[in-house]
Amino acid sequence: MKRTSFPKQDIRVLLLEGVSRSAVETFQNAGYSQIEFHEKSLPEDELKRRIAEAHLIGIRSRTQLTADVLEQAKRLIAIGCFCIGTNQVDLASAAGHGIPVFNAPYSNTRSVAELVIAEAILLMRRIPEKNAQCHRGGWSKSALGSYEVRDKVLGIVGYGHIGTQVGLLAEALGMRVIYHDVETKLALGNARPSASLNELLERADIVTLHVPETTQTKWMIGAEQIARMRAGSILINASRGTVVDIDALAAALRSGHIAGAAVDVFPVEPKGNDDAFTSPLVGMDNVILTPHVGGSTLEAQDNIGIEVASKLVRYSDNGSTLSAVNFPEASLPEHSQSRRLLHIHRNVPGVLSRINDLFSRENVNIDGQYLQTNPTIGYVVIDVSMPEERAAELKDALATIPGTLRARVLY
Ligand SMILES: NC(=O)c1ccc[n+]([C@@H]2O[C@H](COP(=O)([O-])OP(=O)(O)OC[C@H]3O[C@@H](n4cnc5c(N)ncnc54)[C@H](O)[C@@H]3O)[C@@H](O)[C@H]2O)c1
Ligand SMILES: O=C(O)[C@H](O)COP(=O)(O)O
Repeated sequence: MKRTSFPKQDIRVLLLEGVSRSAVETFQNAGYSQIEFHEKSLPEDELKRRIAEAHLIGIRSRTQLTADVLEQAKRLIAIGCFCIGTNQVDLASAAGHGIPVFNAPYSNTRSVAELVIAEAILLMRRIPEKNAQCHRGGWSKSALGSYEVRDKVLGIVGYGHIGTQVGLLAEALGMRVIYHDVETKLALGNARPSASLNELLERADIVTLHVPETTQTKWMIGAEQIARMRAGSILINASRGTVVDIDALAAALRSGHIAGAAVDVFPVEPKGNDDAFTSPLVGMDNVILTPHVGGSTLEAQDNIGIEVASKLVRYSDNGSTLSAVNFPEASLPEHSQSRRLLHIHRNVPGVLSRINDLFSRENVNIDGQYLQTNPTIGYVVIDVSMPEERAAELKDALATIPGTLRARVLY
């Protein structure tokens, strides 16, 4: 096995929020042995203490890696979000510390889509209310308010990976699909784009939300948007809790304007399974409440564990940043004969020429050099043939170049 400048047995991996055991196995199979595993997220004070010691961290949607927390992460080389969303990480701050962030952009897509379709059918049949009545000893055998989903209009807000999967499954059930997205998207099947969000809200029998959490999507569905929805329509939110004004939704459910809802994500969620859940929607029979489990199937979690852990291992072993969400993406070859130096810098003029000047002054031949940039970060990987001590000297010299965020000898 290739030697790393920092022995693998010293690399500390901190895994939070009960990420799949497949992640642990992936690290172990790659030769990593210092793996600390926690079932829950950590309180901020403890998170700061633990992250200060960690080289790699794995989280899900609950752990907030703010600029303040990242300030403590002096040894951290990469972050893995074992989920799709990365809004819980201050991506700019991570990049500013030279830390790439990886996620699993598709591994739980299908799980969310299946849940949404199931909820659409159950809500159109008023099953949540009937289920609750039966549990209380009631019996209300009636077709009133119950409909097939066939031929109904499904409005998808955010026609990305999940939105398109939901659309395809819905069409297989005979639904008519319309969507709204800020980007121009290829319409799959017979789906049709809506002229605007308002038009979608006014036409759809069921509205389902699949946007990321951004400043534009925060509270995008409030009282005004809900009022535009058809009387007796249904709202499903399995995106992020901040997308919907939950008090406005509760009021519309109470008034009967919205006939039913399914909500998987909340503006404030419990830290772990032992903490209490509260919401204005609690106690409403026409609402399906789920504890942020849209992506929580064993298949999805298993795949996510392997996918994200593999990305962290690849970066740690080889320097590859392919599919990083906040970093220039470099897919790097193996170089068995060379040493590999990494230089992460602010993308300002003159850094690459200073790096090359340094190698030229030191009379060092470069076996391979890879440069990738994004608007803020430059990432240079340099393969050279030389003894370990010499590589360490060059790394120290690289670190003095103005604009440097981080310089490392990878192996
Ligand atoms: N409930 C869960 O367990 C669960 C699981 C997975 C993902 N999610 C959430 O679902 C979100 C969507 O996932 P995805 O994989 O489909 O993401 P994606 O990036 O593939 O798709 C998001 C789509 O939303 C669009 N969009 C962005 N801003 C918009 C706006 N203001 N108005 C309309 N459209 C907008 C984008 O252009 C994109 O097409 C994730 O960001 C995550 O927050 C939740
Ligand atoms: O972003 C995601 O993939 C979902 O919100 C799931 O997050 P989780 O891993 O915390 O369940």
